[in-house]
Amino acid sequence: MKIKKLSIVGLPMDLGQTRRGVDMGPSAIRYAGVVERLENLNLEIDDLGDIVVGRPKLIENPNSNLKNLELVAKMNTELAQKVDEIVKGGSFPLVLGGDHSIAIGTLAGISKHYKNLGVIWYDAHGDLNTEATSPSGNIHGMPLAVSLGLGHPDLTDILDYTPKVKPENVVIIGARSLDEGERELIKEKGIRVFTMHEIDRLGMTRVMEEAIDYLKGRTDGVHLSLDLDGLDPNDAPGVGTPVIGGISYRESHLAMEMLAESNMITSAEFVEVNPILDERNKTATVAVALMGSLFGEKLL
Ligand SMILES: NC(=[NH2+])NCCC[C@H](N)C(=O)O
Ligand SMILES: [Mn+2]
Ligand SMILES: [Mn+2]
Repeated sequence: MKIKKLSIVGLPMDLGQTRRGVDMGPSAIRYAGVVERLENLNLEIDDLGDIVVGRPKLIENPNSNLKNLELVAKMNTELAQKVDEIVKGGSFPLVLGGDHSIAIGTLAGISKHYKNLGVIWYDAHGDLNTEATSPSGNIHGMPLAVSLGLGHPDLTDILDYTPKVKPENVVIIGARSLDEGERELIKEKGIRVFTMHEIDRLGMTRVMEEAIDYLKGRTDGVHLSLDLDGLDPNDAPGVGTPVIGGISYRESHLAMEMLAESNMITSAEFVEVNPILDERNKTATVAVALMGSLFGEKLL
């Protein structure tokens, strides 16, 4: 798809995990100049601003291992409706997080417009936990499982359909921290994963060629869900769950450039930017630079 019009929406929500601050991600990304950067690429940019997030209940449901379930489900429903409208209006949705639990809403809003939506999950983690396997109860560790139809119905059934994504249409890139239940799920469902091992061994060029090739034949649209913790914490320190040994800034640019050349990306989100944990807005600046490459920026 040749992208002409792009609509930006932020979901400033930090309730899918326990480190405060990632709710300021959309502001930090705007401050790092996202609109100006993308306008320079001759794209028509419509910044719709942020969805307003309510206050969580002070007392949690003691019978549930899901933190802030009610409000996370509500906010994701609002995001899904917004993203659905954007797609209906013929615009490319670019969603700014917020912690990664917001992918639940993004995918709910997008996937109903496709028969076989592909997903590239660029992340140190699999985010494939359910309440049964989660070591933390943090919903940001669950959005990919939820989108596959696994998890609490308040999350899986947003916009009244499930699953949003088929396991064979998912590619995970950059994984280096997986919980036991996630490993089992990956094997059981045959999810395509390029761990750091494959990136080191084959190089990012080959990994992206294979990922693009794999999705090209089987999907009619591809969503990029980019968790900044997929990058190495040296390059992206402002994230709540950093894992050393990650994808470099340069490899990430290459990956974005190859996705731009493929013309296959139909929606995107950038999540987990936490300005409180960041160094002089470095991580938001990296996110904006990667968006530049994803949307076709070239040096010459
Ligand atoms: N989107 C993220 N950063 N996810 C981190 C998840 C960490 C861990 N696997 C958990 O489920 O709690
Ligand atoms: Mn992650
Ligand atoms: Mn994630």
